[in-house]
Amino acid sequence: MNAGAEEREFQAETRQLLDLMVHSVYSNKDSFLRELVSNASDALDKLRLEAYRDKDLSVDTGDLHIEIDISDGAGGDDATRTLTVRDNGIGMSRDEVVDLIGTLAKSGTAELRRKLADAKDAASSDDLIGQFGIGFYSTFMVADKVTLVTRKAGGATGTRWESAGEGSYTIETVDDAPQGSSVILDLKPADTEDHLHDYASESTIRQLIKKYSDFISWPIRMQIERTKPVEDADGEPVEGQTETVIETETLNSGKALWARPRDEVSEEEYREFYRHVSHAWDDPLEVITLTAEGSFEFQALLFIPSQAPYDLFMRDRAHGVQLYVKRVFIMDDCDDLMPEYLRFVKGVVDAADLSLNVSREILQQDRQIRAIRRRLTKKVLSTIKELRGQDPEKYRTFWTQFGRAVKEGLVADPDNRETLLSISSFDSTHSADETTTLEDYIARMKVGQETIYYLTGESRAQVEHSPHLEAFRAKGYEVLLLTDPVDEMWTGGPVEFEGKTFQSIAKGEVDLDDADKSEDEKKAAETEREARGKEYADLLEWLGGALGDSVKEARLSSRLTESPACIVGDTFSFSPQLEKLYRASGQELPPTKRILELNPDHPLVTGLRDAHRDRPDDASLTEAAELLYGTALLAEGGELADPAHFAKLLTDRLTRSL
Ligand SMILES: Nc1ncnc2c1ncn2[C@@H]1O[C@H](COP(=O)(O)OP(=O)(O)OP(=O)(O)O)[C@@H](O)[C@H]1O
Repeated sequence: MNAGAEEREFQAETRQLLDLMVHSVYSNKDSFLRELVSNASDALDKLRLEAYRDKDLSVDTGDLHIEIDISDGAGGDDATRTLTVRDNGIGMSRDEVVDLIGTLAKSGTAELRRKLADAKDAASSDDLIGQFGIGFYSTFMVADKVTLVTRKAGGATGTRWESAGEGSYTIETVDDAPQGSSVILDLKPADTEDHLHDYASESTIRQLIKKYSDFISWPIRMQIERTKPVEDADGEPVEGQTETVIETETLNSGKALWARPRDEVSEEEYREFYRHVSHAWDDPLEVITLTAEGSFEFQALLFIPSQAPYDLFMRDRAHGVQLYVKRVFIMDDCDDLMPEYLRFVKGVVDAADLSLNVSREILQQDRQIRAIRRRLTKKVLSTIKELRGQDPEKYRTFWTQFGRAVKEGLVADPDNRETLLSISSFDSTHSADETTTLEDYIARMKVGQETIYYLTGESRAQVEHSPHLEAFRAKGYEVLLLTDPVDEMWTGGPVEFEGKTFQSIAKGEVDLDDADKSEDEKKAAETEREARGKEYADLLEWLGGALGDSVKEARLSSRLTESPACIVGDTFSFSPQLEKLYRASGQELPPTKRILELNPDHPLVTGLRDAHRDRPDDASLTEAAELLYGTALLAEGGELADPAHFAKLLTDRLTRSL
C-alpha cells in the first residue's frame, strides 16, 4: 500500500448491505449499469453547472461524456474480465469518497436498517433491493471487486477506493487520476441461471444502455472493434482482405424524453427515466406530460410512483422534481415546483425562460415558477381524478400509498380544496374494508340528509365503537371515519363539498329524528322533547354544576341508543385530538369544556334522575355523576384527567355492590 493508504472497516449496516448485495438473488442484476451511468450523468450535470457558476474553476468542460470499457479477459486464463464506467464530471474528494461511498450515506435510515435486520434470508433481498434502490453498492451484485478512482474538479490529487464487498475497503491518495470518476468492476463469472449476464460482452452492454440509459443527455461512448474490408487507394474494397479497426461509438440517442411526443416514447423508456430521476427501483404508477406555450414556456415530464418512499413523512427527504433550463440541468429536488403535499411526484421540468444562474432563493420569489407550479398542481390533481374514474385499481394503489400526504393539501391549498376532496377517499361505516369517495357518499345519502357526517379519532377500531355513532348506525346514516392526524386539521373549520357541509357527529346538536319526518310528526316529536326536557331539567342543571370543572353543561341526547352518556363539542370547538396535537407541538391552549349528553332511555340515567329527585343531597350521587362522565370519556377513547381517582370511585362502588 502507498503512503497515505488506509484500510477502513465498513459500518455494521453497510457491511450488512454489502453482504446482501454480494449474495443477492435479485433478478435484475443488470440494474447496476443504470446506477453507474446515472451517477456519471449526475456528475457531468454538476460539473457543467459548477463551471458555469464558478468561472475560476479550472476544468475542461469541452468534451463531457461517459465512457464504457470492457475487457473480456482474453489475455489469458487468469486475466480478469472487467467493466469500467468512466466520466469526466465533478469527481469526489477523498473525504467525499469516505462519506458518500464508504458509509451507508442517505440510505442509512432507520427504516432500511430495520428491514436489513429482518432480511435474514436471501429471498427477502429481492424485495429490499427493489424497494430501496441501492445505488453504487448494487455493483457488488455483479463484481468480486470494485475500484473507484476519482479526482474532484479543481483538485490536485485523486483518490483510489477499492473493496471486495466484505468487511473493509482501502482508500489512498493518487497523483495521476484524471478529472472525474472511473468505476472498475472485476466481474463475477457470467451465470445466466443466477441472472448474471456477460457484462464484458459488447452486445450485452449495447443492449443494456439502449434499454436503461438511452435518454441520458451525455454521450455514452464505447470503443468498438470491427472487422472491415481493406480499402484500396480509391476507397474500393480489396477482395478477400479484411482488417480489424477500433471505432468510438456513441451508444445512446441522448434525446431528452420530455421533449419527445408521448406516443413516440415507450412505457419502458419512461420507466427507466423515472428510475433515473427518482433514484427509485419501482415502476411509475402514472406518467404525466405537459407542454406549456405562451408567456411561460415549459415542458414537464412527471411521474407518480407506485410505492411511497420510506421517507415520505420525514423532514430531510430528497429527490423531488428536477429543474432544467433549456435542457441544462439546474437543480435536484426543486421544492418550489410542487406543493409540499405532492412531494412524492418525481420528474423533470424544463423551463425556457429562466436564467441558468437561477438560485433557490430567486426561485422562491419568481412569478414564472409560481405560475408553473400552479399549472403542474392542477395537472397532477386532474390526472389523479381521471385515474379515479378510469382505473379504480390504480387509484386505490395511489390512495393507499399517498393519500395521507395528499390530504395535507386540504389544509395547505384552499384554492384546490374542492378538487382535493373529489380525489380523496375515506374510511366509512358503509364498508369495513373499502374506502369511499365523497361522490359515492353523497349518492348514498338518505332522503332529507343535508350534511356529510364524520367522526375523527385515533384509529378505526376506536371511532367505530364510539357512543357518538350509535343513533347514526341504528338509523342507517353513513359516517366517515377520519383517523389521520391531518383529518383533525382540515375538518377544524367549515368544509363543503358540492354544496354539502361537513358535520362532526361529536360536535354540535344533531337531530336525526327530524330528517325524514312530516310536519305533523315533527310537531309531535317536539312536544315529546319538551316534556322530557321538563322531566330531566333538575337533573341536568345539577349535573352541569356537579361536573362544572369538566363540562360546560349537561343536556339530553338524540345520538345515543345503547350508552348512557357521551361528550360532545360545540360546532367549531377543538376536538380533544386536535387539542392534543396542538399541545404536542408546544402550543398553549386553554382546556376546551365540552357538553355531557345523556341518553334519557338508559336505566342508569333514569335511575340517576329518580335518585336525584328523591335524595337531592346524597353525596354519593356526585360520585355517580363523576363515574358517568368518566365512562363516557373512556368510551370515546379519551383520557381521564385523574385516572387514579376514577379507579378508586369504581373500586369502592364495586366493593359495595358485592
Ligand atoms: N461518478 C460519480 N461522480 C461523482 N460522484 C459520484 C459518482 N458516483 C457516486 N457519486 C456520489 O456518491 C453518492 C452515492 O451514490 P449512490 O449511487 O450510492 O447513491 P445515490 O445515487 O445518491 O442515490 P441512490 O442510492 O438512490 O442511487 C452520490 O450521491 C454522489 O454524490
